[in-house]
Amino acid sequence: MVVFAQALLIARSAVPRAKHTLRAASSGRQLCADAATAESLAVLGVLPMNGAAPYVAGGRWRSTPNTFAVTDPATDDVLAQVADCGPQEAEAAIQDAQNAFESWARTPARTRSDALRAWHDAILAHAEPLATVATAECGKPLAEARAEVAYAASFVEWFAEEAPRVAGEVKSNVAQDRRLLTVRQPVGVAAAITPWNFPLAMITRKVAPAIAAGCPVVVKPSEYTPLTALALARLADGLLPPGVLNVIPASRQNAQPVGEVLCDSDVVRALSFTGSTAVGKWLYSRCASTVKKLGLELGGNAPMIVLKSADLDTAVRAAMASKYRYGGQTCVCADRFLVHEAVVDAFVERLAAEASALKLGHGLDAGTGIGPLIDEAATFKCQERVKGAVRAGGRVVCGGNKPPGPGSFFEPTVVRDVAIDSELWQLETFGPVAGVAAFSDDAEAVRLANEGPAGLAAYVCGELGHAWAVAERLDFGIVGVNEGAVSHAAMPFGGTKESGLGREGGNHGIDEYLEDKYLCLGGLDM
Ligand SMILES: NC(=O)c1ccc[n+]([C@@H]2O[C@H](COP(=O)([O-])OP(=O)(O)OC[C@H]3O[C@@H](n4cnc5c(N)ncnc54)[C@H](O)[C@@H]3O)[C@@H](O)[C@H]2O)c1
Ligand SMILES: O=CCCC(=O)O
Repeated sequence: MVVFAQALLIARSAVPRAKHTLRAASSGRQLCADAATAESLAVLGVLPMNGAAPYVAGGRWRSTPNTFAVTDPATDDVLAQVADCGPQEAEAAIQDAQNAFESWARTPARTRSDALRAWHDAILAHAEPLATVATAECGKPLAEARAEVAYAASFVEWFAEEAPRVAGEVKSNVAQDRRLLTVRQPVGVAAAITPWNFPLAMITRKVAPAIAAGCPVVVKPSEYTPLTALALARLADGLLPPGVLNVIPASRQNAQPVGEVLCDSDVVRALSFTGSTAVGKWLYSRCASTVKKLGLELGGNAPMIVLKSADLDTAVRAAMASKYRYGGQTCVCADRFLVHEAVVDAFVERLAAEASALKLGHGLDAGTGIGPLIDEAATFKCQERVKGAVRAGGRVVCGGNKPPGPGSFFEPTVVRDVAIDSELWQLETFGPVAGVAAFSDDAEAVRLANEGPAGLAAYVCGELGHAWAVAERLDFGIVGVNEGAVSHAAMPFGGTKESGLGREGGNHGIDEYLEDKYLCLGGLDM
């Protein structure tokens, strides 16, 4: 640990942030993190083992012969080399989790709750380094990363509180000579496959309810954000028994082989996935052979309807909060803006003014409103979607381009008069591009909003009674009414149609990790 921290301090360059470099012993590649990131990695104990960050299984931190690189999407610098877990490590981690299962399942709920509460406190006590590492890996502005730490911790707190409240039911008088009741028991080992866009919260939203329910977990984090995942696990060191939380980072090449092991294992009884719809569908079919419980949180393509009765200050605030959070790289971000023809000009003008005022930059730089997208492919996708929309008659009101220089940046963009059959309208863009189309009556807006396979989030802005009536007709799992920031640990998160299966958070988030066992007590002499 100390060696790495010292090595990071050897070389510095003044611009743009002080860079600390070292050569990874495992690969010989030069690693380069800015000072704040290097210090945060050191504070969090996510330090190289033989020059690469380790993985954790069975309570032991281990290295692998193979490693993969994690880059800063704003600078393209390699931040670290990380253990690249394959099928063998996945099998072993499942076994470690299984070894922990019996004891953790029998541990009193209050003890599980206390352990989660201690983890929650440790996360908050390390909020700043966690936020810094998350920003370095995924590029979101530091203020958003700080908010994500609080959001991630809120799931741990919520499920610490839920653990002792798990209760079965008793039917006391439905049969003469019998009593009927249920107990709720942990399903067994759980697996979680998580994305890069919320590298903390997408892990805690799965892991906290699993651990609360009594299920040890194997987490396969995104290849873009393994350091944040490992930091979370480090903070749980000593708080959870060995094998209860296992984190196996893997490169993109190993994602599918590891996924196959997790799906095919009959020890893994629940699999929870957040990510793209394409991968979700593949996991759904792959899990058929073991008929395990499956939670899928998949892609969105959220509509925002701005009614004629909308207050435009409220609507623009909601649009900014939803569309441009993390540069549009959230599954619930508004993509398709349906705006009443009477207010569309004013709405577009104000939205474009606010969007173009957002400063592009490194997430760790003060004043940054939008960081980089996750990679070059993401910027290319945005560029192609904008070009396609323009070919079909759309007009770019602001942005529309990748700025010159390093990093996968894309300008905050508003395109109006977007054709309904364009890709910008039909497909989730996952970038800072707002597509706007006008409508003339509410029924048409509802029909267009409900079209297509996505059913995660939708938004409606308007006078409350008016907006409510529209909200009830929207076929989505989550609807924001005059509000663009909808996520909360206390409420169920999930989608209809191809946006997924099941709900995370809220009163039912723990259900994914529990089985209801019916016990029939016979032979009563009543
Ligand atoms: N509904 C939600 O709650 C939610 C939240 C965040 C992101 N998302 C969606 O996720 C997508 C973006 O995230 P992403 O690019 O990380 O998605 P992705 O599907 O490419 O990757 C998600 C995770 O799956 C892993 N993976 C990829 N291929 C796999 C395979 N064949 N087998 C097993 N694992 C595999 C990746 O390594 C990563 O850990 C968007 O579509 C977004 O809407 C949804
Ligand atoms: O990107 C998806 C998750 C977003 C959220 O939980 O607010």
